[in-house]
Amino acid sequence: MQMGELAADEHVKYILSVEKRKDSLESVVSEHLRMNGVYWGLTTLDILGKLDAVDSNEVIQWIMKCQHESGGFAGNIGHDPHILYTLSAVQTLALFDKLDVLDADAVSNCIFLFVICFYAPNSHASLETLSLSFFKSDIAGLQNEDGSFSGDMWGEVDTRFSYIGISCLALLHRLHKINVEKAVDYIVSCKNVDGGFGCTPGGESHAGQIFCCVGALAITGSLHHVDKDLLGWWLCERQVKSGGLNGRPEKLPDVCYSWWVLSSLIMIDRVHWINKEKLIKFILSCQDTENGGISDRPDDAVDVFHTYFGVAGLSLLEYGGLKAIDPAYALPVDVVNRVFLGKK
Ligand SMILES: COc1ccc(S(=O)(=O)N2Cc3cc(C#N)ccc3N(Cc3cncn3C)C[C@H]2Cc2ccccc2)cc1
Ligand SMILES: [Zn+2]
Repeated sequence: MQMGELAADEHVKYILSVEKRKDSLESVVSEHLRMNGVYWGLTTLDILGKLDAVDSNEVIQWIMKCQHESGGFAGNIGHDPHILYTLSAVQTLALFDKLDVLDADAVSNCIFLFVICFYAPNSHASLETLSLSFFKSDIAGLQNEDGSFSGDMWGEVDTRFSYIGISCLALLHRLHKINVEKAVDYIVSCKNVDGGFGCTPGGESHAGQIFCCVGALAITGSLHHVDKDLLGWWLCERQVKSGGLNGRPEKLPDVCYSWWVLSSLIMIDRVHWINKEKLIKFILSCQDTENGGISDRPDDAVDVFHTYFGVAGLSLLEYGGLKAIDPAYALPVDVVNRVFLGKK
């Protein structure tokens, strides 16, 4: 296998082996993250054209066992539901064209439960209590005053939850349940003078938060709020000598920023401001061409997360033989078309 090409077959074998391995440290580390790991692994397989290598019914049955009575999904069977795992579950079901197994209202209702944590973050109200109070309240009235979303996992408002909530509701055709204008206003309130976005108003610009804010603005048709030249400049400055992208000035490059930075550049039509060939070479240099998998940097340990964001980054860079991926939904374009256009 040449260093200069994608070891696609090895990466497929690696993903399938992680799915099957139960006792390794990695699967223990990712036990509570398993719902995310399933989304990262299966989307990688789909981009490589090998989603049929897994038993879809087995995966779907496992996903539904992770659904909580509140409607949200947990990271694994018996764990607590969180908005992050709910998005991964919805995205994975979309891969298999199985969103119809969901009660979309129950799932989208649960997303608002994380909104009310912001009202009483120290209430220690269990999700069950919140869900009871929720069903007595008007859904639209539950969104935070400032339009923001909050997450039980972090207990505070964060633009990550704006993206997770908006993308999940959009995939469920339930965006009309929230005050989109207020949600957009909150995201715009997190825009910095450097054109970037942070976790909260005044928070430092970071590539991960920029992806979440630009993605949420793209989904809601609100990209006119972005100063594309100013943000494009901050983003293209993330490319370092090696061709890799970092998340903030002076930081080391990392393959997962090939997604956070690149998808943002594509959404604001400034991707031509970076050297695509050098970035492709950087991602390919982070592969384990022997055993499969991609790491954050050359010669580091591979993992499912960086394998996904490396392959997804190559897809955004139009590397040959890969399915196109949607930069805002982080799902293959044919999957997004099927969800929104009903196209088979
Ligand atoms: C190995 O130490 C870790 C550290 C943190 C985490 S985590 O909090 O669950 N998480 C997901 C994640 C999964 C894997 C894998 N397999 C590896 C890393 C990684 N990071 C850490 C990371 C990636 N690039 C640099 N850094 C430091 C991101 C983080 C946050 C995140 C969650 C969901 C979606 C996007 C981002 C997991 C493992
Ligand atoms: Zn990383």
